[in-house]
Amino acid sequence: MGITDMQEAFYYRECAAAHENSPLGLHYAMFLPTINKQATPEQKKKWLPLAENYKMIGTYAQTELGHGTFIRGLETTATYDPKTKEFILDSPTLTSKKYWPGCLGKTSNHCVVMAQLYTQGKSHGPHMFMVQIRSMEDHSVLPGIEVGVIGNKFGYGTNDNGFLSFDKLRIPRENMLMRYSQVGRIPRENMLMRYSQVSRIPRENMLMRYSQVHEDGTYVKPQNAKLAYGSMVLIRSSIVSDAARGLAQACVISIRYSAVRRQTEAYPGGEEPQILDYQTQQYRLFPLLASAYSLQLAGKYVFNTYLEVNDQIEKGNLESMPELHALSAGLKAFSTYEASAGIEVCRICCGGHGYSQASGLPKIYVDVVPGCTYEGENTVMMLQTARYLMKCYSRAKQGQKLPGFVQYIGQNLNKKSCMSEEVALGCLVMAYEHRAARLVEAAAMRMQSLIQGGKKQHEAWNGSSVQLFWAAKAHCHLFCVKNFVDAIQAKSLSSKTVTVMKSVCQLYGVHGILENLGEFMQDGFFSGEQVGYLQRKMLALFENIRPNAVALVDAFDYPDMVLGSCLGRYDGQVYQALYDYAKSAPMNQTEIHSTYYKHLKPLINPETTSDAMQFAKL
Ligand SMILES: CCCCCCCCCC/C=C\CCCCCCCC(=O)SCCNC(=O)CCNC(=O)[C@H](O)C(C)(C)COP(=O)(O)OP(=O)(O)OC[C@H]1O[C@@H](n2cnc3c(N)ncnc32)[C@H](O)[C@@H]1OP(=O)(O)O
Ligand SMILES: Cc1cc2nc3c(=O)[nH]c(=O)nc-3n(C[C@H](O)[C@H](O)[C@H](O)COP(=O)(O)OP(=O)(O)OC[C@H]3O[C@@H](n4cnc5c(N)ncnc54)[C@H](O)[C@@H]3O)c2cc1C
Repeated sequence: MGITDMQEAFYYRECAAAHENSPLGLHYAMFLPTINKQATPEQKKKWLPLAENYKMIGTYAQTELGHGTFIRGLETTATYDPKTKEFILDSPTLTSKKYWPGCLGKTSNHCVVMAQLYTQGKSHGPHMFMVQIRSMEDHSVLPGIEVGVIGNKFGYGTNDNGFLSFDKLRIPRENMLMRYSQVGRIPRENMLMRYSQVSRIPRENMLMRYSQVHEDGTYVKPQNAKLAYGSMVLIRSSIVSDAARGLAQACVISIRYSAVRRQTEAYPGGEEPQILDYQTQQYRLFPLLASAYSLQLAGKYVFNTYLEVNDQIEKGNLESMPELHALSAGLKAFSTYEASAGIEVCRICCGGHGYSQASGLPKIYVDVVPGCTYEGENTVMMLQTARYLMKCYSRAKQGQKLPGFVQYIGQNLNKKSCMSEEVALGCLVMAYEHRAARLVEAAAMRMQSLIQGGKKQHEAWNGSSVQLFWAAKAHCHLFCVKNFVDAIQAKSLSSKTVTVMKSVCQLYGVHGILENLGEFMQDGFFSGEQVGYLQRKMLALFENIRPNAVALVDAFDYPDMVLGSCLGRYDGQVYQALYDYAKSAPMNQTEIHSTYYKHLKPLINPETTSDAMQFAKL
């Protein structure tokens, strides 16, 4: 392709083969970025040219049969042998076999493996190792390795997710990715090269970060053990836009189709209206359209934040790591939950044709929904965000100033909504801030009361985790609403565009309140009258958005080739496309299917069935 920017290359591949889930997907999405972010300059110099030119094709092998979420519980071991200056990789138990990594079963010849590092008889936790698993000559599996595919899945059919295990496989010491932690002496030139790369960090950071070691395998601790989790943070920050893309494409298909499809006479003898004119169809689809816009903006924000914070991390400043982790983990969960549920609603809104692969919707769904699981199971990710919110809450209670987006935490909750008939954007943001602040405080109070009642920290955590989940979800929802409002208010859009986009933004906020009314009304923040304002505003916004609905999905500018849908075609020729799709079905290539002779004919015309068939019946 010749495209150097990885995100652009990702978008190009998404256009060239949308939702095909390339067997090289993990090579691009995780293998290359892990070398880029976790390897030393020396290791990058050796591996990157090979990997970028497909002389190494790899994946990211972390999850095991017995562990995916709990990385510190992974069982694969990498034990340092100072005599030979090698690591011995081993899968000591059945549950330690790597299981799920994409492109592992048949495609990859290398992988970066997350294994528990042991040196001098001590465990130092999960670290990454570069491992060759197949011959570069004939792709045969190398000795000491077992690898294969895991079999059929819910979707992802074009990705050979695989299993992998090691039987005391020896790899050179240089194969541990040592940018942030090392075993065995660091060559002087590496120190200088790294110094030149991070020349602006103070000397003491260099010592703290790159202190010398002995060749006997003494371990050098990283500045922060979670630096090894960096590739996951990158992908989580990318998944938000990926989820938004899937939801936007589903909205394009279902709203265009709803403008073409006519069904049921509006009154006796009247013409059949476009189904997009049914208020219930608008109620299901227009908030999803608004959500697609909101998640696209959120995806841009979180990825740009990732790039900025990662820049700081590479200069040795890890200050913003916790905030980036909380933001990327929470938004990854929130966006994939919202997009998966939304794509399914779009499919259902297309009736029977939505259930056909011809609609393009099932393919989008099975491509987006695993995002609720991979790169951090969503509930676990929300609880990681909640962990950060609890820390912010206690800092706020101690009078400390909170960073950027969490300043709403700890605010005075003894107030009422300013909501009026107009439903101002500012009142919407205030409502979401109040809800999130209240749920954060409720979760913190719950934990405090359990601890005061004698529960241990981990018992209080588990005993509060539903409320912690609610608080994290409300935090992410607030982020998306506020980010959308800020974009509308900051954008120098033309007055017509602002008017339309303001309605879309308002609908996102209003619908979110009405769908979670209990959380907004529990403390009397909203009066019943104000809820009435919101309900009337939502219905008015449907009418307001209806004339621009098709233009709003056209604006996503996805070509028919990417949508892969008979229902969402730009030219609206749905029925001809469906008929052509049916005619091209492989089973229609012969008038009578071969199974007729074997299975039907003996039933229908037993007397004329050939002797062989009679014999077959015996
Ligand atoms: C520029 C390049 C562009 C490239 C573009 C590519 C485009 C890609 C598009 C993406 C779309 C589709 C492709 C998808 C392909 C991916 C396929 C799937 C791949 C995988 O699934 S890989 C495996 C993923 N597995 C996981 O995510 C496991 C999840 N589990 C964890 O992360 C951890 O176990 C944990 C749940 C976070 C718990 O970790 P741990 O037990 O170690 O930590 P504690 O809970 O005890 O917390 C301690 C402390 O550490 C903080 N912390 C935890 N994680 C991080 C982190 N990542 N960063 C910073 N800080 C972290 C935590 O907050 C605690 O801090 P505290 O003590 O509270 O101060
Ligand atoms: C399509 C697909 C592609 C994948 N690709 C890769 C890949 O390329 N490389 C790779 O290494 N892995 C990959 N994975 C694996 C993926 O990363 C894991 O499945 C994911 O991290 C979840 O871990 P798990 O399967 O162990 O689920 P579990 O953690 O066992 O989750 C099961 C349930 O337990 C709950 N749970 C677990 N821990 C907690 C907790 N602490 N608190 C509350 N509830 C909890 C979860 O919420 C969930 O409901 C892929 C998975 C899929 C589906």
